[in-house]
Amino acid sequence: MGGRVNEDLIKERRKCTFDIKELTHIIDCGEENTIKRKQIDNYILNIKELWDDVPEEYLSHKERYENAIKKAFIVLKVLRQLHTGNIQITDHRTPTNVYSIQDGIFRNVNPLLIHIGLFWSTIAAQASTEQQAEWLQPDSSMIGTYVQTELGHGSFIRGIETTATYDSTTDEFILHTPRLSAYKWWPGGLGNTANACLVMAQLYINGTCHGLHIFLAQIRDFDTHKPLPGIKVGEIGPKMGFNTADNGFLGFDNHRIPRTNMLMKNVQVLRDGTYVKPKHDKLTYGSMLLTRVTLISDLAYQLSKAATIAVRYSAVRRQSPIKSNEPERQILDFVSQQHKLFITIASSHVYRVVGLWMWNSHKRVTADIHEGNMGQLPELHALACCLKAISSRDASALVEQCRLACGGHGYMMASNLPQIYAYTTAAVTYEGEYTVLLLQTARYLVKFWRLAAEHKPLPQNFAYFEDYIKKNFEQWRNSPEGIIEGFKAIVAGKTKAAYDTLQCNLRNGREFEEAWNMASVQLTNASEYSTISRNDIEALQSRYEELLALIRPNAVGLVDAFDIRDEVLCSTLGAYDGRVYERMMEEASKSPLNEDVVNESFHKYIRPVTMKNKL
Ligand SMILES: CCC/C=C/C(=O)SCCNC(=O)CCNC(=O)[C@H](O)C(C)(C)COP(=O)([O-])OP(=O)([O-])OC[C@H]1O[C@@H](n2cnc3c(N)ncnc32)[C@H](O)[C@@H]1OP(=O)([O-])[O-]
Ligand SMILES: Cc1cc2nc3c(=O)[nH]c(=O)nc-3n(C[C@H](O)[C@H](O)[C@H](O)COP(=O)(O)OP(=O)(O)OC[C@H]3O[C@@H](n4cnc5c(N)ncnc54)[C@H](O)[C@@H]3O)c2cc1C
Repeated sequence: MGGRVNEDLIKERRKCTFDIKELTHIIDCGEENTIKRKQIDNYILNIKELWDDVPEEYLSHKERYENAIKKAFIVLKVLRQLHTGNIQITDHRTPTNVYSIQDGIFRNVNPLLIHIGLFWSTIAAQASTEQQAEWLQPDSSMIGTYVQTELGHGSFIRGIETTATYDSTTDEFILHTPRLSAYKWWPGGLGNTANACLVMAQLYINGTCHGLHIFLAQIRDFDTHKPLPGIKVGEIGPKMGFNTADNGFLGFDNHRIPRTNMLMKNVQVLRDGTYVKPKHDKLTYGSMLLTRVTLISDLAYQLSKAATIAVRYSAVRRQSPIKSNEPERQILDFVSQQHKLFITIASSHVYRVVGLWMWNSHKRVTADIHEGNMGQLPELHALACCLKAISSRDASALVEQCRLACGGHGYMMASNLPQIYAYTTAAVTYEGEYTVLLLQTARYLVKFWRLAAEHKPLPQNFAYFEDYIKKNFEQWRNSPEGIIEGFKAIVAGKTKAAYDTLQCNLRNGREFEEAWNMASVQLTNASEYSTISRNDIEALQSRYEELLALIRPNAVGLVDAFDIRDEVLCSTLGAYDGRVYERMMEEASKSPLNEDVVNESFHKYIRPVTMKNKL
């Protein structure tokens, strides 16, 4: 859509006091990455078949999937070309963000998300060198997914019921779904798209269960795409979001696969049925760990999209004067509005930085594991659980806050805020549910608190537990360092309270697991344990309000620096030119209900009632 940029946005951009491009380069981890990202965006924007004329909300469930799958395979081809052609891609951020243009192509999700993101990465991380040589072929016919969750079990994966029983007479595993609750349920791309999958199943050899292992299983014929004998597969139906992802169900009826289809980098089953244990029994959970790490950056990106839409809209939208004799003000001038939006900008930066840090930590720890050193894995797991849980919860709450900050217009699908919310809130549940992951981190903290309580040596990162016990915490200071000290005190105090409750429950004769469950609210809830006083809180509050005023002139510049193209934002409210009302009217004109001046339902249903006595 052509036309002039909104006057208010022009003024906002003039007010900006910093170099927007410089911040964009910082966000991209260097100017060369910004250039590369734009090259990829431009290349993909020129592929006409990837861009819809009709908003996908007007398509049926089936049409939406078919449209998405058409685009997914064009994208897959492009990604392959980009990897082998002139435009080289590096992992300077996380892989999800390098391809952020995909958010514009799909608006919903790429049905090959799990194929690209989880299927290949799990094979790369958990298959032996020989298996990788066989399976990781660029021209592979496999379209895969990651099949773990069952109808009956998602969080408690040790409860998974699908079995893989070794048959040494034929050198095969027999995959079986013993009952309805054991049906696989949820995996993305499983419903219609995938012809192969990585299945998490309980391994049985000679009647002994060795726990969860991952197996590669073909489920559809590569040529006809029909389900193989012994496979019952389908799609699970509409959801709050993710409706282009054809999440599916899957049951096995004694389906046989070769022994060599178990992922055997860390663990092996030999021809005679000998089981060779892994160096750490949670290495099988590695894909979940990696995805939790990458999600943090992805959620930061979703936050930057929501903030861009809501801030630009708030600069354009005028509603109510502040003083009665003045003209109506930009809603961005209301301090309460600034409070809603600036925290979203800040959170996006926080999770971007933390996500990058976690990505690098993951690389380092994985390299150590490769060398046989598992020492850093528990800490990485505890951090990934906590950060995945809070980043997803914060992101979905803040995206919703941005949507509400756009008033009624934020409720329109054309604002794209409902879709961003549906996408982010799913992340609170998938890849480890919020509470369940926080309890994993709590388990780690309580372990170190026990050492502190028993006056045993602690690693340096937990020295603050000892400080708390010895009441060594400094007086509160209203500075970043002071705030960090305050958080340490809160973690220590909270862990102590949970630990004390746990001990009390144990003294009262409870089993450990029962005592843990009874303490679980304390284990996940925060309290104030620091030395902060009422005066400190007042000082922090006024500093916060000063900062809102300082940020106000730079608000539009800050979101412009995220450098998210209109084609990715897909929002009538958030486009760069701020022509909100024109775009809203144009989108409304696409509604099929505007095709006829008089809809045929009038003649069929309305007129016979309203004109009954007059006919
Ligand atoms: C786009 C959408 C894509 C979505 C895809 C999906 O959703 S896919 C589906 C995603 N599904 C999910 O995400 C399901 C979520 N559920 C789970 O991940 C697991 O059931 C669990 C981790 C909650 C518990 O597992 P459990 O009952 O087997 O274990 P436990 O609690 O008895 O603890 C025993 C010990 O193991 C340790 N340890 C645990 N994990 C790891 C790890 N990764 N690494 C290292 N260590 C780990 C733990 O710290 C503890 O250590 P300690 O204290 O003894 O030294
Ligand atoms: C959009 C989407 C995509 C998905 N994609 C995939 C995929 O590709 N592959 C795949 O295998 N799976 C996938 N999943 C499944 C997902 O991983 C699970 O839904 C998730 O792990 C949560 O498990 P659950 O549904 O069994 O929830 P439940 O565990 O049943 O949780 C229900 C409630 O019980 C509570 N609860 C459970 N256990 C405990 C506990 N020990 N202590 C305290 N509270 C507890 C939870 O906090 C929650 O409040 C997807 C899910 C969604 C929504």
